[in-house]
Amino acid sequence: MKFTKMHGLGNDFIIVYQNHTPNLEEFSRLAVQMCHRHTGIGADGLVVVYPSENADAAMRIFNADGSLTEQCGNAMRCVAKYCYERLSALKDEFTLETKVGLQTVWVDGSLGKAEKIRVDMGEPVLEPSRIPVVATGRRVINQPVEAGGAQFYFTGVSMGNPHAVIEVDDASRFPVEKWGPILETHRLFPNKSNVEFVTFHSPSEVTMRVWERGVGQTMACGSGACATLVAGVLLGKLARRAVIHLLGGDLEIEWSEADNRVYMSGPAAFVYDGVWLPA
Ligand SMILES: N[C@@H](CCC[C@H](N)C(=O)O)C(=O)O
Repeated sequence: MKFTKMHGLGNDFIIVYQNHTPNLEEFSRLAVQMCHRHTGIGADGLVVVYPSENADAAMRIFNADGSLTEQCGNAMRCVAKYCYERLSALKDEFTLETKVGLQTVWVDGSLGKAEKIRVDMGEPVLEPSRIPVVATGRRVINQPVEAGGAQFYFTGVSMGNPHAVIEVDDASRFPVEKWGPILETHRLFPNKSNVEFVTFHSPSEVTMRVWERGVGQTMACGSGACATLVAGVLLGKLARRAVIHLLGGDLEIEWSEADNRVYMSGPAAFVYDGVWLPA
């Protein structure tokens, strides 16, 4: 099986192209094997790209633990670059069919290379039952959560996938590996949660580290950056457009007042092509 290794700000993926609809159970098993950092290729996720009847291409994303996720911003940018440069799409605007519906991407390219990719990440979902978060009320803003003998305050946002955004004193030094797994699987999050630890610097700048559901700590999370911007606006700490500093680099995120949709802009990169030999 041919594959391509790509990354979006260090959030790395194995991309496989199939000319037919994939068997999701088979890809879930493959994700565990291929993403393993010691006995496989090593990646945060496996992405299968295939033809779509309603869009320029379809894609499904599996976390390294084999779970199928609804949304992945960094994988969207990688697939956009892959389609633009490898599937001869070479259009500067096209649509991708994902688990959460059709998403539009715009490619800023030169000499046939996609340099910057903007993705319509959709409207944020804030109702607790739709994130999902166990909570009463219309929204979950700065709600307490007790975990491992400590108390945190989180804002719940779904970007298609669930996020809990927690403000901390210094995200760059925060022990993500300690608290991430405890919060990911907390009983308040029935589908588990991605957890973002953030420090706001100004209305247009924030540092974010992330513990991803089904993966662990990663160098970047596109949907997490979108959730952080939305949480920052709801908390009165961010303007509707900000730069999110991640371990792997920066993303520009905008929550449009005009259409309530969140737009993410950033890079994607090829690493290498290979062939997977099944055991
Ligand atoms: N890295 C991603 C999100 C991947 C999915 C996530 N782990 C989940 O299970 O929801 C991104 O860039 O958005």
